[in-house]
Amino acid sequence: MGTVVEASNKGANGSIPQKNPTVVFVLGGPGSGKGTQCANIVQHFGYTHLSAGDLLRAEIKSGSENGTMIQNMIKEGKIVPSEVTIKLLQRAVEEDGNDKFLIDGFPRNEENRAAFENVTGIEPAFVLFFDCPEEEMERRLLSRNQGREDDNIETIRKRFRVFLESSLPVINYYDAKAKVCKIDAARPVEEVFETVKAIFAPKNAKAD
Ligand SMILES: Nc1ncnc2c1ncn2[C@@H]1O[C@H](COP(=O)(O)OP(=O)(O)OP(=O)(O)O)[C@@H](O)[C@H]1O
Ligand SMILES: Nc1ccn([C@H]2C[C@H](O)[C@@H](COP(=O)(O)O)O2)c(=O)n1
Ligand SMILES: [Mg+2]
Repeated sequence: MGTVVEASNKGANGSIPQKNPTVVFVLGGPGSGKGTQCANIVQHFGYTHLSAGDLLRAEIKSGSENGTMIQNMIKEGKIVPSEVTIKLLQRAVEEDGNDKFLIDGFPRNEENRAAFENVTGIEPAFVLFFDCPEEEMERRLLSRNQGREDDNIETIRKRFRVFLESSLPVINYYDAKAKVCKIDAARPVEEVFETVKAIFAPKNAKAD
């Protein structure tokens, strides 16, 4: 990504990272199915999946100096400062040889969006928005069983509020630029993926 590529020239695996990778932002409320659908897109269309939430959780586990701050913010359902998340995303892009990325759960607020654009100069090719009613998302999160500290009813309600107040405006921003593909995510996984496939297939030479 932009400046980082010039500074390091080579990715960690020895490949030369793309200066302008294709980026698709994957957005939607907590539990709308972003991660589930990204896994399918990776299989079918050869993207690399980068989940901002997963990168932040890995940072906590790594014992980094930001770990405690990140952990507290996630427990409260709050958004971690952009500078931290963008550094993690940049590093992940650099370390990967691919030229196309699904960035899941980012940008989560206006600060994320503007900072990413300023730092990387990258505009998303398009934005997937998994649209799902809160009751369904709540049901999914409460039965996810992955041991996530934020999958409890108190934090889930905070995450829903942050989504409505801070993340939806970002989706509206891209919608005004005609970049949003809105998908009804309240259907079975396979049905949702049929819609996703119809979006990616014409854009992607590797489609099957
Ligand atoms: N279409 C679907 N129908 C029913 N369950 C689903 C569907 N999609 C995902 N799930 C389940 O719902 C839970 C949440 O899905 P997933 O982790 O993909 O959501 P997410 O949008 O990435 O959530 P978060 O924002 O919390 O990371 C998982 O247990 C997943 O198996
Ligand atoms: N851009 C982001 C993405 C995620 N976070 C924090 C706050 C979220 O509640 C948490 C979990 O994210 P998820 O796995 O649900 O996408 O991670 C953030 O601060 N900034
Ligand atoms: Mg997820």
